[in-house]
Amino acid sequence: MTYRVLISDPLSEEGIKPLRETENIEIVKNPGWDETELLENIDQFDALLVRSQTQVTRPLLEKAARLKIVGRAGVGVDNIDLDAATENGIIVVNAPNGNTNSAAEHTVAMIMSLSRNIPQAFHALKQKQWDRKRFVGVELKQKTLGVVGLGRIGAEVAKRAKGQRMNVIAYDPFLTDEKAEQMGIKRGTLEEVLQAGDFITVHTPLLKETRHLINAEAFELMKDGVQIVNCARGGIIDEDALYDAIVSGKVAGAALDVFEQEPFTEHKLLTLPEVVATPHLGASTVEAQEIVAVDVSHDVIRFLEGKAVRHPVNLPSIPSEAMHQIEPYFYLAEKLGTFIIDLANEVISEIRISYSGDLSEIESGPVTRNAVKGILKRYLGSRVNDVNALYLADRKGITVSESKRSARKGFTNLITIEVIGASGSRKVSGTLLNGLGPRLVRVDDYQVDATPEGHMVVIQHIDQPGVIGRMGSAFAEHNINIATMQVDRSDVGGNAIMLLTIDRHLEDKALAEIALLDEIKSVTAIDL
Ligand SMILES: NC(=O)c1ccc[n+]([C@@H]2O[C@H](COP(=O)([O-])OP(=O)(O)OC[C@H]3O[C@@H](n4cnc5c(N)ncnc54)[C@H](O)[C@@H]3O)[C@@H](O)[C@H]2O)c1
Ligand SMILES: O=C(O)CC[C@@H](O)C(=O)O
Repeated sequence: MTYRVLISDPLSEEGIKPLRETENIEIVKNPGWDETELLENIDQFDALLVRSQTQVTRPLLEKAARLKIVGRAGVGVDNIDLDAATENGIIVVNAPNGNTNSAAEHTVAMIMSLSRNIPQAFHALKQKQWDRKRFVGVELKQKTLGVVGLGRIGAEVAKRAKGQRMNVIAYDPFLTDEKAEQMGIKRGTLEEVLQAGDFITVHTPLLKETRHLINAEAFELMKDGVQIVNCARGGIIDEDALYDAIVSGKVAGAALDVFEQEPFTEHKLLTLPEVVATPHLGASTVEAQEIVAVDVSHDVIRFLEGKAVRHPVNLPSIPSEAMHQIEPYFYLAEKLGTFIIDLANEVISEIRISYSGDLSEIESGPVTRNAVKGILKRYLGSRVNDVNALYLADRKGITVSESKRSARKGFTNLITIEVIGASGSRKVSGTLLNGLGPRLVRVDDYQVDATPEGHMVVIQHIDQPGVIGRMGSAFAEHNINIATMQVDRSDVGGNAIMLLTIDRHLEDKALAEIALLDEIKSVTAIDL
């Protein structure tokens, strides 16, 4: 199969080489489509690669019937509707590390532009004004840098500020005293950082909680003459409040690389001489663009090859070692899910998944998602995958729970899926046997041993002489070959089960005739 990949923002050509060198991938790069054309064409693509310009909206994602993955060549994903991606079973990956250094260096450049009035002085010189008094600056040494958000970039900026012999105080909900001490910086509350900073730089994501984090009240807390830098996301700083703070003299200078609305060319902030601005250049270096493009290209390739991705955004990120441990269970879990929903053959309200043995000690989330995918695809078809399985179950009012217990005896690893419907509970268990692969080992309370694949038939019957013989003859009359048969009973003469694998699908007519045989209680055909 050829996968079609749309690249709708400028990505490094060197960086997308892994895609170019992958045989079954066809690339459409920067076709220059506007929003309408993108909407018209998106359903032709399996993968979409963007930076920060393309808005990956809900309407676009809902139109993208073929899209499986969105790759963000960078950190911020605020231009992607993550909920819509998840609901439509589209995984989003990003490249969180590739442009950290570039963004940190750009931030430092912006701090120094402010401290020495470099852009303004250059602009004046270009106007043939040799003016050395107007552009007297300040040293960074011994000044305090307030950092709001000490993640990858914030930490790199803090390190560089220390190199300039600045004092650094940072606020980050996840910053510990130990980490602050280790970095030689001070940990403070947001208020303390805003009060202490001679320069304040923000490095948080743009979230509901961080939108307008730096607002008029925040400016009130700051020192007179403070200088502000935003190389993170427009919107973290309230631009109108910043304008007022500069005009009032509270803020002596502001250096902005990102803006609430981009492109940003008309805002009144640009009319102020105290403002330095760049058009979202923090990641715009040859090196950063190559790294992020390579990283996101590799993740797209991994995903299209059915492998785990390294940087999922709308799925929990699992370390590759742990993923290596659990991937072999995905197939088993999905097959058990499909088996049990066909066996139950009714609307269900609850899915209970239990893990025992080795499985009780590993990250089971992705396995659960594959089991739920196996169940739901009977209702919803191929639009269900492990990205949207839990969302779709929730939307159908089906609760999903997990339990774990170490197994002192029996199977070294066992997955049991129980579904609850109006007529009660049905359950199935499976395991992975070394060298033998997935095995179905329990149906309800009966012990069996079969490979969960192909055309299977579950027959509930009364444990009586002749039932099995009649069953065999009935299948023979319909020219259906029985490949494997497992039998178990609750007790002598009591309830019993046959689990068959047959060579072709059991048509309804044959099923109905077999179900009428003496001692037969139910016949269920399950095609895996
Ligand atoms: N200008 C650019 O071109 C450019 C380039 C790269 C990244 N960015 C942006 O920079 C920002 C930071 O990127 P990063 O890679 O460092 O991300 P990161 O996830 O490594 O760090 C973000 C930090 O913000 C912290 N945080 C979250 N909410 C907070 C709050 N209310 N107050 C204080 N801290 C809070 C988090 O705990 C985390 O440590 C992102 O918005 C990213 O999109 C911009
Ligand atoms: O792609 C870019 O140029 C910007 C990326 C940057 O804002 C990010 O969040 O990684």
